[in-house]
Amino acid sequence: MTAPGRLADAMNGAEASGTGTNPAGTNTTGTVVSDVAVRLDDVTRTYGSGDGAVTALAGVTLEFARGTFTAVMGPSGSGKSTLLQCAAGLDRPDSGRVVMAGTDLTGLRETKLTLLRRDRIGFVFQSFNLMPSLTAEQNVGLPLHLAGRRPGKAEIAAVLRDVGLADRAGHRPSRMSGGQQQRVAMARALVTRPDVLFADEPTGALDSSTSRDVLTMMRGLVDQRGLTIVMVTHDPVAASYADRVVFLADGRPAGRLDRPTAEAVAAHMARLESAPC
Ligand SMILES: Nc1ncnc2c1ncn2[C@@H]1O[C@H](COP(=O)(O)OP(=O)(O)OP(=O)(O)O)[C@@H](O)[C@H]1O
Repeated sequence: MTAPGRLADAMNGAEASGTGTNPAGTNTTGTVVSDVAVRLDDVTRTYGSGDGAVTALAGVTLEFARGTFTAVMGPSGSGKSTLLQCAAGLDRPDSGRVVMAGTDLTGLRETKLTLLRRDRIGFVFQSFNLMPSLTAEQNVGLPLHLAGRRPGKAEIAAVLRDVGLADRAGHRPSRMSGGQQQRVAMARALVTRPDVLFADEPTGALDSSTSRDVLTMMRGLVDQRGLTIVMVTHDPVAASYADRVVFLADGRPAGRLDRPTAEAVAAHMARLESAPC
């Protein structure tokens, strides 16, 4: 494979070597020493067993730096959603480790993992999954209610302001556009002030102009608020809003682009999609 201009093959080097004996983000005593928000260390995940087994992740080592925006791309079935779910503690790898801010998620019992997901991880999907009978403000307050807290008006107003919806607090989803509903979903994911926002195809259901607005907002959350975002997308234009793109093919790292342009992302994707299996 010929590397395009800024394709960094670091993923085939140290960063994706799979050695993982002293992962970045921890020292030998396990203390956090770097700015790594999430690290995957030789992660494997297989669905099913026997002849029907599908290896979705086949030994992925990757790290996501704090305060950065990463897009994850790859052909259909390459393992992107599985990667996101394992990184967010929604799914457990069969082997390898997922370390978030010094905490090894793979070693956590279910109760602790649930608390960590609730307090430190935000997740948004292509479908907005809002409660139709609740206003924007009430939808955003839900995670705080679930955590046994009474949401403060100012707290909710601040996060709605962060996503550009200060004037829609009292609106129900049916009175909002798709882009506005996705912003509410993001505000709901951000209200607990998570370390990382994981987004699986967040603009997949939006038209291109609305997508651009949402992506610009996400970019602003990284640049102005220091949020860490990891986003799966099929769209090279969406990926170009990220600081870097990591590519997967057949459950393995398949290259990386820093400061991506939509054209370079599309060209790399075309190479992956035409590569023999
Ligand atoms: N729950 C499951 N049971 C069985 N196989 C699964 C399951 N989830 C995913 N897979 C398989 O694992 C592989 C990776 O799936 P995954 O959804 O992570 O890929 P993806 O890159 O996100 O795909 P797409 O771009 O089509 O959404 C695929 O072959 C898929 O069919």
